[in-house]
Amino acid sequence: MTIKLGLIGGGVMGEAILSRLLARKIYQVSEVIVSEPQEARRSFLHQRYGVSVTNDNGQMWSQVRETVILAVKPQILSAVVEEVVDKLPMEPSPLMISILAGVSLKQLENSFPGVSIVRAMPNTPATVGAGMTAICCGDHLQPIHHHIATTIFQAVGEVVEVCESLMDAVTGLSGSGPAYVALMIEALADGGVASGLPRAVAKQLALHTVLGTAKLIAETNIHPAELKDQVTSPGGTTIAGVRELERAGFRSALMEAVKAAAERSREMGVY
Ligand SMILES: NC(=O)C1=CN([C@@H]2O[C@H](COP(=O)(O)OP(=O)(O)OC[C@H]3O[C@@H](n4cnc5c(N)ncnc54)[C@H](O)[C@@H]3O)[C@@H](O)[C@H]2O)C=CC1
Ligand SMILES: O=C(O)[C@@H]1CCC=N1
Repeated sequence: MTIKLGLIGGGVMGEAILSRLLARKIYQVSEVIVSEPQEARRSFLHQRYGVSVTNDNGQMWSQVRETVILAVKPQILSAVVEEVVDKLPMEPSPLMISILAGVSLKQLENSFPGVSIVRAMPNTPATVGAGMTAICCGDHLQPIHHHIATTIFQAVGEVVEVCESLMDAVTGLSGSGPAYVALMIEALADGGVASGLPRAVAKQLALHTVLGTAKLIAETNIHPAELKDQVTSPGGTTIAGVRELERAGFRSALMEAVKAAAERSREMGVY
């Protein structure tokens, strides 16, 4: 069968996207090949998902007929380019989707001359189909390429299209955001334990408070400030907690975290 999808880098994000694309039957197992240098990862991905695997990016590139997803660390980009450069351009060239933080469309287009490119920033909730992905499109993209990229990321969650100048901010917010939320869940659970709750109960309460609040805001479209007002009774418990968060600079810390991550994304593009 024709190989339609090639994945360069079968790590955390590569596997997250791969698993959902197969589960949603966007691609058949026999249509996918993963290129990954770690033997242990190759055999894991082959056994778990049944996909073909290789450690040769050049060989993979020459087999793929539709889409290549680039999911290596940004620092590995130049090594990958060296491995595939003499296979470029293939006619018709497969679409390349890069999920590399910080690496611009211009850098990618210079690295892969003649290849149609989409730059995307997904996040780890993609693993469970609850991802948030922003995409931006390179020059010379055809409608079919746009359709392919949208279909791929809709299979792992929601998709928004932005202009490229916003991709670093996207990376700082939704790309890196799962880590901030995970820290918050952990800290809430710790607070529960400090207040006397058993660890397992504290974790369950923390997790479902975050999950439920996000669901409530998403489904009712209520402004977060209005929800906060609904929870805070005059002279009650919640305003005592909110006051402490404000004293510790909670909201400012989150804003600065997003800005610092966005700035780091910007830096990573310059090398
Ligand atoms: N982890 C996250 O939350 C997110 C990561 N990203 C981006 O996704 C990319 C991958 O990140 P992760 O999956 O977290 O990293 P990872 O380290 O889990 O996966 C990268 C994989 O690439 C493989 N690899 C190394 N050299 C290679 C080569 N020459 N050819 C093919 N594969 C090679 C590694 O063995 C590894 O399995 C990064 O560029 C990152 O910026 C984007 C959004 C979210
Ligand atoms: O930390 C990183 O560089 C990657 C990009 C977005 C999430 N993780």
